[in-house]
Amino acid sequence: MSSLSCPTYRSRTSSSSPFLSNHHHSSLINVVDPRRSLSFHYASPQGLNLAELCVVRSQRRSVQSSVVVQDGSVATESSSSEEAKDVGVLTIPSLEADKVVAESDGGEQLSTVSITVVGASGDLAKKKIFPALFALYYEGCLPEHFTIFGYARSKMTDAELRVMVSKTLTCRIDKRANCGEKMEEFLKRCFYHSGQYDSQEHFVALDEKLKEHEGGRLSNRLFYLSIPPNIFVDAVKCASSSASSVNGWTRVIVEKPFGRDSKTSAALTKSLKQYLEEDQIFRIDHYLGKELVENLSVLRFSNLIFEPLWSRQYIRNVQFIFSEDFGTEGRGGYFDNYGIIRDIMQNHLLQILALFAMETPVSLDAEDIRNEKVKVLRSMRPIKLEDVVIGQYKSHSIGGVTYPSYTDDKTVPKGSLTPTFAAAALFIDNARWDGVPFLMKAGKALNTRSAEIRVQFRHVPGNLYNRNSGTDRDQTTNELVIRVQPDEAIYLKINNKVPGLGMRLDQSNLNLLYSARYSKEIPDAYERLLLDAIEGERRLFIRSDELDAAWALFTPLLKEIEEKKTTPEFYPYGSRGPVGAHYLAAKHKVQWGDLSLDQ
Ligand SMILES: NC(=O)C1=CN([C@@H]2O[C@H](COP(=O)(O)OP(=O)(O)OC[C@H]3O[C@@H](n4cnc5c(N)ncnc54)[C@H](OP(=O)(O)O)[C@@H]3O)[C@@H](O)[C@H]2O)C=CC1
Ligand SMILES: O=C1O[C@H](COP(=O)(O)O)[C@@H](O)[C@H](O)[C@H]1O
Repeated sequence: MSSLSCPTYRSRTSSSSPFLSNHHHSSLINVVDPRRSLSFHYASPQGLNLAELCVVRSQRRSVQSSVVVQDGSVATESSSSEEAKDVGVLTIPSLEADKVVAESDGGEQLSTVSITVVGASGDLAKKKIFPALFALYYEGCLPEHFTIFGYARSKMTDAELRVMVSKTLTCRIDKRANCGEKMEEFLKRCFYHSGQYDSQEHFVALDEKLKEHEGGRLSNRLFYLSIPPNIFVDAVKCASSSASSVNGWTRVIVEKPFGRDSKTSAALTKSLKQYLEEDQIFRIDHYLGKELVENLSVLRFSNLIFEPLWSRQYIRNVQFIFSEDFGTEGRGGYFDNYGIIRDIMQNHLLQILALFAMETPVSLDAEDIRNEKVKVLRSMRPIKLEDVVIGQYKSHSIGGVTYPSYTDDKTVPKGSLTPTFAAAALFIDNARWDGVPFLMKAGKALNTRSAEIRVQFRHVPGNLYNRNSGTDRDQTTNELVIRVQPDEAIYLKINNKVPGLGMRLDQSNLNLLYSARYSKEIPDAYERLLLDAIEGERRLFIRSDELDAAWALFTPLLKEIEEKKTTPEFYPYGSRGPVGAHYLAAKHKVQWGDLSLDQ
């Protein structure tokens, strides 16, 4: 294991950790002082690597139960946060605590995690899942005993899978030492099994192979469904009936799309729940795993200067903006059935909105946070078609290069009306946010690739400096920008005096640019989310009632757009999108922050 190995697992393998000490035999795992390790983290801000991420996540997890291994058998003991703080017990989420073996001392020898990537031959598996698993391995975040299986219909040997996977692995975290060696070690833990997604027999064969690798240890199994949605249920049925763990936990990560509307989403949930408990289902929204989205709550709830301002009293509007500078390119078949509202707004942007607008949760526990998010979603006003603008990109030539229109994509039906761009005004009808427009904008084939949250504050009443700062009040109001990607940053636009003898005002940025502040690269969202799923941390996954509330909000709108066959406004590939988006913003007395000259 790396010297920077994840404390969560390091606690299970080493007694040299500064934070942990293990009792022999009785094997209660003690955290010497959780608060000390937290302050250690903050005292050393240069690193944001996974190892440190793991320090914090193992400390912040709420305390619900402890696990004791006595003479090889497992027992769970409940403890409150306070008790745990006193005795310093390392904690494991309660829901599945009875299925987890504490891995102190020899405990690690007793358990193993098998990760099966279902749809291993596909785009997402190659692009994101295997590289994320490797990064976790490199950082020492995977348990000592783990096996990775690729599962798909394509015929492949273990060696061929390894070649396929090796082409996608990079040592993305700096130029790290021993990367080649680590890759070889990692690839040796990767295997492949070819099978149909609806064949019990093929999953039984997978189960046998998994057992061979688990070598009689207590087995925990994670299935990542990286397959098209029409085969989710078949695969879950087979995995749960023929390949789930008999003595450890079994969890399934489900990729979006979770249905196309309220009805299909509810049907999917119902089908999944025939084979799995809700706490075994990890619905992934990779935007929740992005560093700056995770930081949203920290920013708000740990800084006194923000929380008091976080309401209709001081905030004029909030904008959630997603843009990509490329079109559907190869994913048109999938995209045409969904469109940008389902692809980006109903999930990624709405999830960020819920995190942004929720009330303070009782604790950082998954259920407490998700309870607050659901409340926000359920307080939202149904979206009206007149508060929405849709667009579709058309062919455009820039510098002698001709870029295709959406319908030039061979996988897109001719004359498709599917929106590749949408802007919408949403409202939360609760005391905190009454009347504040929450604007969303998402588009493909635009002029830039970025994702950001913009908070525009109200004008200063009776502004003393009106005469010194020009007449455009919008130019002088404070704006907080959380740039999720690229070049992660948080900056606050403030007014200051231009130095000199005169009195002229200027707007400047107080800027936390991550690349300048932190030397380590930020982990990919999939790394964080995979690690959470392995650890049973559900905070960043979508609960079924959140999903229902999200669909309830968008389904009537989507139905109306489709029934009325609303024609999208065409915009040139590489442009800033349809002008209709400006009229929509203006209707709500808003200017898009990403379009201002000094953005
Ligand atoms: N790619 C991406 O960037 C993103 C993907 N997702 C979601 O992740 C999941 C996987 O995406 P992605 O990897 O792009 O998907 P792919 O289309 O690449 O499919 C993954 C694998 O599933 C199998 N498969 C494909 N079509 C069928 C079919 N009709 N019937 C049975 N098996 C099929 C293929 O494996 P084989 O033929 O070997 O069985 C394929 O390699 C999807 O749910 C997608 O919506 C979510 C966000 C982003
Ligand atoms: O879920 C999706 O997200 C990607 C954008 O993800 P990012 O992490 O690269 O910003 C988007 O391209 C895709 O259409 C959508 O399905």
